[in-house]
Amino acid sequence: MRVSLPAKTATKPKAIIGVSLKMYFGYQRSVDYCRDVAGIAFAHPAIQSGDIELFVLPTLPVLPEAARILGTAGAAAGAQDIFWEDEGSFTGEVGGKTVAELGGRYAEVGHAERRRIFGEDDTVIGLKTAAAYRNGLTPVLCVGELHAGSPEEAVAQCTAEIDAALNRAQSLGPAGRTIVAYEPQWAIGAPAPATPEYISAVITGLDAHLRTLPGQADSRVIYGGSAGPGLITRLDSAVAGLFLGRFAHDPKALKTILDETTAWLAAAEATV
Ligand SMILES: O=C[C@H](O)COP(=O)(O)O
Repeated sequence: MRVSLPAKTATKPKAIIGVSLKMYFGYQRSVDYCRDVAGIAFAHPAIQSGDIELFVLPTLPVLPEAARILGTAGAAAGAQDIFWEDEGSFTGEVGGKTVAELGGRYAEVGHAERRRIFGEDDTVIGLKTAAAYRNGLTPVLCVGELHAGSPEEAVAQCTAEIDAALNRAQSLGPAGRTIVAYEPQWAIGAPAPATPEYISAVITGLDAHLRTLPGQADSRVIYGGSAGPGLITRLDSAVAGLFLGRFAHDPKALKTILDETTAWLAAAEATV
């Protein structure tokens, strides 16, 4: 049966919901997950209107299939990491050029696990951010403090990480839209996220900083770190959305989050 997608508007998304599957699922389970998510996205008015931008970052071998499945439903896929060069003598690495060829639209860079386990520093993350821009991929630039402290301390740490990545990237070529994923490292893999007050305070600071940077007018900040159903409706409108991990492994939970995001957007519009 041939189906027609509802026409998408050209408006900017009002919220962003991303999911990283990390290395939790194998090939078939990842494909099945993307099929379930595509079914939800296809039927979801806020995805079809373009109000919510939805992407999934599966384990890399799944990317071409994920891009195809999600792309037919108004969502998209991307990579959890890219190398900083596009091609050459770099055994085992995958460049942004290949990710784009495979249908990827996003490249996550600088996740806390890449920083901690693989020793990636601000220089590497800046180079990878540049590689994302160069290949037409939207970088999902992860930043976040190691230990819980005050929101002011978190803002200082994260703005330094944002500046280091973007300054390095912009020294190498034109920048583009960036999705900053604010993920306090202490809240990743935890039983619960940071408090809504803490998240809202830090992201308000990061968003204000992003507004001062050249070429970042369309860039937004989303929250990750044990995020799941019940969180977004408690966040300030400076937060642009969520970067989900374990608590979106059940597609039904993701649908709940999309419904909550729709209600959250409507409530924000009603107060304007
Ligand atoms: O990439 C996603 C984040 O690291 C969050 O993961 P988590 O929600 O499982 O803590």
